[in-house]
Amino acid sequence: MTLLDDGDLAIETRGLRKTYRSVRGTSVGVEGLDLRVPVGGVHGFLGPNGSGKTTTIRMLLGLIRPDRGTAAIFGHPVPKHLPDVVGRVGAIVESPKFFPAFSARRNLSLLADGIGTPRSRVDAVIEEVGLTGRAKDKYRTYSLGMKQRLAIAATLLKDPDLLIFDEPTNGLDPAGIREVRQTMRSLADQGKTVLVSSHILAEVEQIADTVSIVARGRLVAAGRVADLIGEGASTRSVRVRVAPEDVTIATSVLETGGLLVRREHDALLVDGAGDAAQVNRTLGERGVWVQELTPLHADLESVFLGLTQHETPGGHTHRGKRRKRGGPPPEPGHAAAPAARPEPTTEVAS
Ligand SMILES: Nc1ncnc2c1ncn2[C@@H]1O[C@H](COP(=O)(O)OP(=O)(O)OP(=O)(O)O)[C@@H](O)[C@H]1O
Repeated sequence: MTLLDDGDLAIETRGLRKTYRSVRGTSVGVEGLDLRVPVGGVHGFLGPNGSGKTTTIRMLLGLIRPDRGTAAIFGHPVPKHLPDVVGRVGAIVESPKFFPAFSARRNLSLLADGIGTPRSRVDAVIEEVGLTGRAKDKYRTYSLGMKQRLAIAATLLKDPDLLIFDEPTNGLDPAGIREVRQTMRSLADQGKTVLVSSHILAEVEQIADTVSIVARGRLVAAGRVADLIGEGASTRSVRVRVAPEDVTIATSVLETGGLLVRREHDALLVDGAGDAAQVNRTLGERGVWVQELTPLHADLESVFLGLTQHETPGGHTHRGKRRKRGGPPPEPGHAAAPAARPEPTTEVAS
């Protein structure tokens, strides 16, 4: 697993820990989290519900205090030196409030006045989020995606270098998700750093340059998306179909050849194969003829599911495939071999 250790960091946390105490006892929000977000690009902060993403973001923004550990934004320790860096940070943690009867332009003008930003900036940020054509319409006439883009525009008023969005596509329809996603990507393309948290991998996978995956308040993997998927490619799986009467012998032949074989309905899933040809050859040499052979490409969702699916609170499992291999969860920063994903699944239930 490639850890993000090169270059400047927009965000760095070390051993960050936060517990919540209530009458029902103590619950752990974040447990020794080491997070490294490089400067520039979209960084996906991924994990199932309750894995500590919001808690981490709230600590970074000085909204709650960690019990232990350190955090820094652009090298400034926070919360102690947050005032030194807060002008470079824009965040949406909860849905901001806008006046329903006012236009985007009027709402943002009021906000600009409040934070001492020149009103001349308002049209620029409206343009940046693609709302120019609707800037004079009342806020209440906007779609959810437009409302969220206006929220993003509000964070841009002070032209921050770092944008932190906590589940920004929650509750949006597919069109709204696409709009917000494109807006985040274009901000990163302008040189900003975007940290976006999500429990829905598919929303982030397409636009993220790098990701950190958390489970139960801990980092379980981090790296460039291409590297995470690339590592999966070396351990890809192959789906094999043989005649029903050959299933037992095929399983035995492949296992003897050192491959991991699982039944999937009427097919066999073979893990650890270098390529499909190896599987074909191994079976053919023993006189077992393959009816179908499909290489299954690892993707980020497979990595994500493999790392987090035993980690959701309350013993819930994710929709999608179960983790295929036994053994202990991976060490922080080291991805387990991803399971292959034959069909798309998008949302990680919790
Ligand atoms: N104010 C609070 N009081 C008590 N426990 C809390 C509080 N806030 C969060 N927690 C607990 O801390 C853990 C982490 O929650 P957090 O909201 O940070 O996770 P998350 O990854 O952001 O989840 P989600 O995707 O649902 O927002 C959960 O077990 C949650 O129940």
